[in-house]
Amino acid sequence: MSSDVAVRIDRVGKRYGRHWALRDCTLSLPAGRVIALVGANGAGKTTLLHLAIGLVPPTEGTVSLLDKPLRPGRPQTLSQVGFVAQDHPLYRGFTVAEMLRYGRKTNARFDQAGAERRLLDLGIPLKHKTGRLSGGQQAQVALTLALAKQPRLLVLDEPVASLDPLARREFMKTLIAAVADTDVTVVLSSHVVTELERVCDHLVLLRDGQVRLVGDIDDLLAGHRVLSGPRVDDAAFDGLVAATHGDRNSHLLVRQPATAPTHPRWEAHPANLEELVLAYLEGQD
Ligand SMILES: Nc1ncnc2c1ncn2[C@@H]1O[C@H](COP(=O)(O)OP(=O)(O)OP(=O)(O)O)[C@@H](O)[C@H]1O
Repeated sequence: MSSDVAVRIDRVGKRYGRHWALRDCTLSLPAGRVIALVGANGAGKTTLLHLAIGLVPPTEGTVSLLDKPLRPGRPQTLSQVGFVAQDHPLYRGFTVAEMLRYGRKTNARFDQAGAERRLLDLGIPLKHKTGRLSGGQQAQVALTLALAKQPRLLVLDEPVASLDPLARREFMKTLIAAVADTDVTVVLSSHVVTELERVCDHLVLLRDGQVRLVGDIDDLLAGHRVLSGPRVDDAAFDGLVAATHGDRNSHLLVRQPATAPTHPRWEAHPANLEELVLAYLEGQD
């Protein structure tokens, strides 16, 4: 029986030289979900993704992937993982058809027909060299190759960072269509929170190499409020996550139930994902 956890990360730290890229990280990535991994530049997102699929070993702690403790070189587990790296590396001298052939040779369960159909739908010619494709098309080819492996876990490291808004939307549309009604677990790191909101149902937020917020997005949104009212420079109370101030007004993002001082001119409204993420990226706790 497969477990309800795709990746279990237990007290993991990763150090490069004297610098800890990730520290004291304990986290379960639930199976069958679409998980957003967010954090500022250098927060540790790529490091966490690489650790989760065994591309780099942890300095301390343990990782288990699809119910198996991760040790370097476990091909039977990695064959169940699709990975799209940040810069969509493809063999630029290869045609798209040659990339597919290579994928088929190196993966037993490679869905060649499905990959060809997807590329045809996207209008990406198989005979073109990948190095001549637009950035958006290269991202689509990289995603198609990863999906063709029919992975149980699909990991995408900032797949849309270098794409224009239209190409971003197309990429996300392909992704949503491909994973709808499947039980594949998807982990997607991105800076573009608006794109994540449509696709993801679970959130992991990193700040300074540590997990600061994790949970189902609906629960996290229900557990927070934004309070808006006259400017207060010295807001400090239990449950305050972050405060932003205009000339005359302040907006406070608070955890529920908050012990915020009541004020007749304060209004509470539900937080959206962008407000939540920004507050925790800025916050001190
Ligand atoms: N191979 C490496 N050698 C040395 N330091 C590294 C290495 N990889 C990452 N780091 C450092 O670890 C920290 C986390 O890096 P990481 O790439 O995981 O962050 P990130 O959240 O993915 O950043 P970005 O959004 O900019 O891609 C950074 O300070 C980075 O400089």
